[in-house]
Amino acid sequence: MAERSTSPLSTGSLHSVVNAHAGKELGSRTSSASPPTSTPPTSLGDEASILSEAGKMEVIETREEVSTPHAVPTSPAVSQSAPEAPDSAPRRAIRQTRQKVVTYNVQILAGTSIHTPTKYLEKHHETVVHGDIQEVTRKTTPTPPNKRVGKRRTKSESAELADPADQQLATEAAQAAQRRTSSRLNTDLRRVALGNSGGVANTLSAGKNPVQSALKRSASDSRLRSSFRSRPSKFKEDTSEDEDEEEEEEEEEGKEPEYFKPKTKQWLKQGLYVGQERGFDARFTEKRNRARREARLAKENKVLPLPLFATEIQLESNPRLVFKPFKLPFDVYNPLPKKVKVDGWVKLNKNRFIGDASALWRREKHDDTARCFCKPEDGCGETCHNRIMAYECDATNCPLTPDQCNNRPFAQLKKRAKGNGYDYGVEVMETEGKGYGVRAMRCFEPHQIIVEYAGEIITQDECERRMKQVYKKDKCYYLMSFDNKMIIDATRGTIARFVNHSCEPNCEMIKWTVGGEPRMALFAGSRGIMTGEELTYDYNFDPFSLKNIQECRCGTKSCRGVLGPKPKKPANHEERSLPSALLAGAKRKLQDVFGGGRGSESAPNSPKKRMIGNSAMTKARNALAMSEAAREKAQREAAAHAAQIASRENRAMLRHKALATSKRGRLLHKASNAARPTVRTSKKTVINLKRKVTVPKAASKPGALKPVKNMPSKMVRGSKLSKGALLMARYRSATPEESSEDESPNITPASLRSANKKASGKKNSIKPLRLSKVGKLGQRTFEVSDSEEETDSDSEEEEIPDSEVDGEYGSDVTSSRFKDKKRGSAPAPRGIHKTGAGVAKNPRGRVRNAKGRFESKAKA
Ligand SMILES: C[S@@+](CC[C@H](N)C(=O)[O-])C[C@H]1O[C@@H](n2cnc3c(N)ncnc32)[C@H](O)[C@@H]1O
Repeated sequence: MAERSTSPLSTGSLHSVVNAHAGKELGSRTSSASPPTSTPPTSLGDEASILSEAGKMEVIETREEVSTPHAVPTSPAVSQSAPEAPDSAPRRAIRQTRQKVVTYNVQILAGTSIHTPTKYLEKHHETVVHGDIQEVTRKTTPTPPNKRVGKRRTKSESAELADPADQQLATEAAQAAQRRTSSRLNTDLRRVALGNSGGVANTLSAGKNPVQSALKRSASDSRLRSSFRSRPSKFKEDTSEDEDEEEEEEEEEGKEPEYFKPKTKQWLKQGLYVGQERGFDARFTEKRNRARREARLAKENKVLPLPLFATEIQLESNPRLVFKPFKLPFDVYNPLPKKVKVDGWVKLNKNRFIGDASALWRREKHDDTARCFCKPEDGCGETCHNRIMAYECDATNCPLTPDQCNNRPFAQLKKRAKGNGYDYGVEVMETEGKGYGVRAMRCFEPHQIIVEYAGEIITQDECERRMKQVYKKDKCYYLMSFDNKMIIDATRGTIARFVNHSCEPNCEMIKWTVGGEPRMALFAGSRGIMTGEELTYDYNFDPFSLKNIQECRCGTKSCRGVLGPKPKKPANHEERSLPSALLAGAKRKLQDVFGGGRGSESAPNSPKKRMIGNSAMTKARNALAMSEAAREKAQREAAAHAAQIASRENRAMLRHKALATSKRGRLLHKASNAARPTVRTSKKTVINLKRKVTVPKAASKPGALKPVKNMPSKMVRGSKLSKGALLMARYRSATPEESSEDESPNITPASLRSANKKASGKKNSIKPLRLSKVGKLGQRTFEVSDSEEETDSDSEEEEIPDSEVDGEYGSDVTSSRFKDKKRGSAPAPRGIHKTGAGVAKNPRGRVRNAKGRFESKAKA
């Protein structure tokens, strides 16, 4: 029977001394495979070494007691079983050497010895020490000079060799060791080994994986360690962490630490919505959102929470669950496709001034320091002077504390970069046709900082040199003009260099001044960003030369086709629509008022200027001013237009009114039952022409107009009515002939005029179009009124002689006038009358009779 002495912490089985014990219990033990309580060899190396040692072993010490996980192998039985070494020094020496051995067969521990690919085992074999146990012991562990194990062994050997029973035992032990090859045995070994390796019960209760713990402790070999590191790419966090770890690794190389430290587990708290704040609502201003956020705790509507927060509320409502927030591990729940690794990308986390750039910056730096005077309740919101000027607040230029101030985006970014991958929030992806791109791994609020565009800051000369010499064969450029005379070359730079162009971008690249230094960063656009979205901004690309022009593959509706500069607004003012010119003017004025406009020192297209133009406050003011100006203008335009139309229509109406007294007119009017005409003058301006006709019921006067009710539609449809005619078709004469006579003398405007002159001195007038408000903005109703009470309200209206518009004249006068009147001057619609005495249709060979009617010459 062979047993190995064990220690709960011992992983150094290589140094296990296998002793034969000739105790009285020996007889009761079988020589078969080791009992379940025995401590097995815990590595292939152990087995191998046992086997290799088996034939040579002369002294075998057998312990009576088998150690338990918590037992320290200092049982009295052991000391009893070694009478040859009464002093405890040799035993202590053995324990110490055991503890120093760290190589372990992790595959067996992990229960994968059977299924482990041979390749791995072979690889692992290289890390396991083989051969003579003593040799190995000597090689791997420096034996303390005062602990002379070899000597002691020799001593015991000489003692044991003399005993044939011991020899027999040794032989049996060797045989037993040879038989230990079954998988069952391995399982047992594993269990015991795990039990020994640090208290399984404790580990489990702490929520740790025992196998992992065992692996951690045993994986001291550098090769094994490196395999661990390279394996789980999901463990990788953000860049800063990676770098820290690299540094740690370097340190480790030097001092060879005992255990491998795995990376910290990352947790995803909110799934796809990570980064969204509960109190945030994109429709509101930042200030209002902040206020809502603060008020949220005090007063919250829990009846219908967003699905996203329903769980949170449930958890909160159950006091037992309050301290158990809902979490998912990052590497279990990663909603995005695999992130890619970019070869040859030299990362820089900060800007680095190259060559003369630094001096140039200092020289060029004007006295452009900004300062804000915000109060805590403002929180450096949209009205903060620093913010408007794209300066980051800090202790030197802002009276608020960091907690109170909301204008420290770069500080916020720095803080976020220390968190896990989701906090950092961006990663490289592969795109279709555009090479690499960057996508969001979390949500970003509108105008929230996303990532800094950092790299090497170079002068223009240096840029030209690099373009000609270094990047002449490149297809991708990472150069960004960011100050008058400086360029950021992010060929070595942050992840922002991979952000692609889009003609309808969701982000903006904006230059800020932070601590007196210029810095560029990508900010979310006004829509905000959702998890998984590709980040883009408008490059406003300057291709330098024609051969550098590239096709744009952004795939948006408004794609410009090439990576080129933004199209300029039409220079010719005449080409621009009036409202757009007006808006541009208003914008310019506001920019002048708030600075950064035409008179500002910054370059015309500098991001700073763009930022000012885009700042929320400016936007709001611009929008307000623009909308007001546009509204006023639209109103003026509409009024003018309407007046014009009304004037035209009024005149036409008056002309036709006269005609309407004719027979044809009456016929036409009978056929007219059309709806009230509506003239659209502009998108938002509707002019309703309405004729108010006052017709005395008792005695309708000749020439007075009244709406026609039963005009057959086919007459209108089938005939070629002019617009004016169509309008006029609604009116018919209210002459007495209407009922009694079918035919009436032709009345022309001229005849009306002259008739009117002779009429009584009564001054009648058909009022021209009257402007009246209808209520809706931009919509006016224009009424044509005949009533005397109504006054002429449109001064622009062309003055119409009273005589023309008089609708109340006597039929006798009219008829008499017509008799004298020259025919053929009425602008009546032609070709619409089948019968009657139309001027144009005056049939040849017909003459008027005394009543003014046509009849054949013969008849006359
Ligand atoms: C700053 S890099 C962006 C990262 C780049 N896609 C990469 O793989 O490294 C700019 C280059 O990306 C490519 N690119 C960016 N946006 C593009 C787009 N909308 N269409 C086509 N190519 C684009 C162009 O080749 C451009 O020169």
